[in-house]
Amino acid sequence: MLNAVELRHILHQNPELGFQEIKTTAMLKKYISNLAEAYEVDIKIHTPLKTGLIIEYSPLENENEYILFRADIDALPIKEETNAIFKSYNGNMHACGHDVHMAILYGLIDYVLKEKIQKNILFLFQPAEEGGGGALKIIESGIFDKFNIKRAYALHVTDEYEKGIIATTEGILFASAVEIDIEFFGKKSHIAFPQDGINAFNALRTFLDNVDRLNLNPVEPILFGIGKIKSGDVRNVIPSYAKIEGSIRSLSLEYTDKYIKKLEEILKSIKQSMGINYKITIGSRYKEVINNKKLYKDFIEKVSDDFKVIDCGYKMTGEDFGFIAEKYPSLMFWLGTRTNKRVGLHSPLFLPDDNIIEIGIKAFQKILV
Ligand SMILES: CC(=O)N[C@@H](CCC[C@H](N)C(=O)O)C(=O)O
Repeated sequence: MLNAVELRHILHQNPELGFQEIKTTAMLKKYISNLAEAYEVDIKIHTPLKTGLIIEYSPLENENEYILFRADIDALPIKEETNAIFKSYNGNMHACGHDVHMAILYGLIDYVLKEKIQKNILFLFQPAEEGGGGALKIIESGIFDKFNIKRAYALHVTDEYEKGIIATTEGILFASAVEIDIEFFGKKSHIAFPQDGINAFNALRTFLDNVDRLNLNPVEPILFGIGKIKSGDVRNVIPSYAKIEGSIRSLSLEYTDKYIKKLEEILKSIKQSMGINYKITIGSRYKEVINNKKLYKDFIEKVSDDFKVIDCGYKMTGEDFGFIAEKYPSLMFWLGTRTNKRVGLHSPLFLPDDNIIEIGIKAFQKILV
């Protein structure tokens, strides 16, 4: 039987991108089946999608209420720069701590099966949190409709807080996050004869200047973050193509949609004045994560004796757990991992200590008390 730390090392070394978590799914299946066999406990494993899995543990046959715990399982296309002995060499990285989330959930399963906890529980190992909205795909598969899920929980590690601190809030914890690509199509020309071309990069620049000048309500937070810009091929050719890849964060999808309309107005006017064409592509649309009032209160009561708890308010990070929180009363919390200098989530240096796993398992165990 593998312990949670050993599993974390294997998972960390073999990170896979969203909806490609084939090996990850196979490993989780194998090691969780081993636990069930060793403790002689019945579990059912559901695989409604090609990747990810749901472990059904139903010791109470006469009661149909379930608690759901969720961990995300996908990695990011980031080249790891840590010195870990279990470092990834495949060009992807668990730079958002999903290896730790999986190990914590595995550790919780180990505890539940070993102690034969008398509660019906679903453990969801969910694909594609970083993009693609795996949570929504799981919901749409209809698998949850077979169960009477009464409450759902998830955690996310972060080095924003010191190791062992729990940070959460009542209401909105994570922002809504909408992936947006904007492409500009112009016309190439010699760099010395710009009048013969339509400069797509200039259109992009003008667009961003106008976005900065938008007159928005200052009390309604909105963030248009751009992580990638592409334009031009040759030093002395006017670029005919430019692309922005970004993510829009706000406290509600409705507000983000209104903001996108404003972006479209800007694009239309640039099209008219500069003669470019444009295309907007919307990728995943994550709903904001809203913590249930009652679950929040219960959770604080349960963990306060053993953990330092901070009310952190909302963050502009996105999480597709928001879809689960929309369907069931839910509670998500941050688990601090910082021991030294903060490097931040999605950094090639993000590497929480192994012993955060034990702390995370304990936090989840408290929910089951
Ligand atoms: C916790 C965290 O870092 N979540 C990601 C979620 C990604 C959402 C989507 N890919 C987007 O960028 O809109 C985040 O970036 O906040």
